[in-house]
Amino acid sequence: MILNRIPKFLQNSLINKAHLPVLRTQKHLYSALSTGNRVKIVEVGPRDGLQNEKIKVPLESKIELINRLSDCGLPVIESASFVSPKWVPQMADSDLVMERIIKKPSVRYTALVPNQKGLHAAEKSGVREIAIFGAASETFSKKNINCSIDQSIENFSKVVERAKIIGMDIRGYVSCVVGCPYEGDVDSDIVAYVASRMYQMGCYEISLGDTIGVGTPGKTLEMIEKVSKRVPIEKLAVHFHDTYGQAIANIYASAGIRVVDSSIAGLGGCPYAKGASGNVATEDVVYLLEGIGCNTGIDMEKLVKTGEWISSVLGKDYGSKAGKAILSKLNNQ
Ligand SMILES: CC(C)(COP(=O)([O-])OP(=O)([O-])OC[C@H]1O[C@@H](n2cnc3c(N)ncnc32)[C@H](O)[C@@H]1OP(=O)([O-])[O-])[C@@H](O)C(=O)NCCC(=O)NCCSC(=O)C[C@@](C)(O)CC(=O)[O-]
Repeated sequence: MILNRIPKFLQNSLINKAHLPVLRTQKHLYSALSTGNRVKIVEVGPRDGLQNEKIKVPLESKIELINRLSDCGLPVIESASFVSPKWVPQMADSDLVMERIIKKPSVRYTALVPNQKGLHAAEKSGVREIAIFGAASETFSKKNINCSIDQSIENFSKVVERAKIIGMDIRGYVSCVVGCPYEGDVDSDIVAYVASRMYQMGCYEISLGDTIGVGTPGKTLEMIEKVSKRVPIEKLAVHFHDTYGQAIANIYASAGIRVVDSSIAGLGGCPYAKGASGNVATEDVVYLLEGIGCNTGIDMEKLVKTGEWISSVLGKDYGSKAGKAILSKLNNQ
């Protein structure tokens, strides 16, 4: 009988059978990625995708990438990062990127901000929405932003306080939500704690990052279940790296979530998470979502052409499976 109340796509999935006990207690989780829902994609390619590139990406290419992504119909594009250029040199021209991109009124152009200095620089460059970024692992927090989890929360609350005064919207990231490159498995209670602190301080959305891509559908679902007890599920987003090829499965398993982060052509990686591969490719996510009847509002043809183009700029193979397949069809028409 319980099965009848679960959407069809979950009824037939392994996730559903393996996790019925979880799903039974979390009715709101099943509404997930079900037919007819609109799912928002947050494109993180220009920031998460490029930040780890060893060779300096030309400013003009960064700008062209963001402008092309805007034309694809993506509603949110994380475009820049106002972090220390000593820590992440690739993002050092973020002010110029933000100043020179063509801003469409329908698109939100966001930027990472770690501290007051970054907030000030973002404000000067006309940024209207920022993202703070913490972690559920002490060691990762120290390696990535040079402070403990509690210190980071204290620092972020000052950034958020000031950002609210100047009318900015604020998103929060929690990294290492299932695993840490230094500490191994991560306790979901800590993820829930960091996420809830960010939500309480005024972040309108919390993105849960599987920074090193070690999550599997079962672990992901259990983590979301824990976090959603402290932060409303409609305020959560998922952010998967695809190191173990599980990202699409994890998104499919992220029952109840309506916001998915992804990166064009699967670019990406965190400089402080060695061995982590790129983010899940936006093209693959759009293919999944549209395939199960979710509306993304994204122009797939423009998207795959953008994915192929940026891959060639970076001298890489095109990293989206769906993108490659669609492109080869287009080329054979
Ligand atoms: C947080 C800090 C700044 C602390 O770094 P620190 O060294 O502790 O800071 P500090 O205050 O001692 O400053 C050191 C120097 O940096 C400068 N500085 C300080 N702040 C800024 C700033 N905002 N903009 C420009 N410059 C800055 C500051 O002025 C000083 O310069 P100096 O006096 O030596 O010439 C540093 O650790 C940092 O920048 N970390 C960022 C690391 C990063 O960007 N990681 C990747 C993003 S997170 C990620 O990818 C994960 C995510 C979000 O995608 C989700 C997921 O996948 O899990």
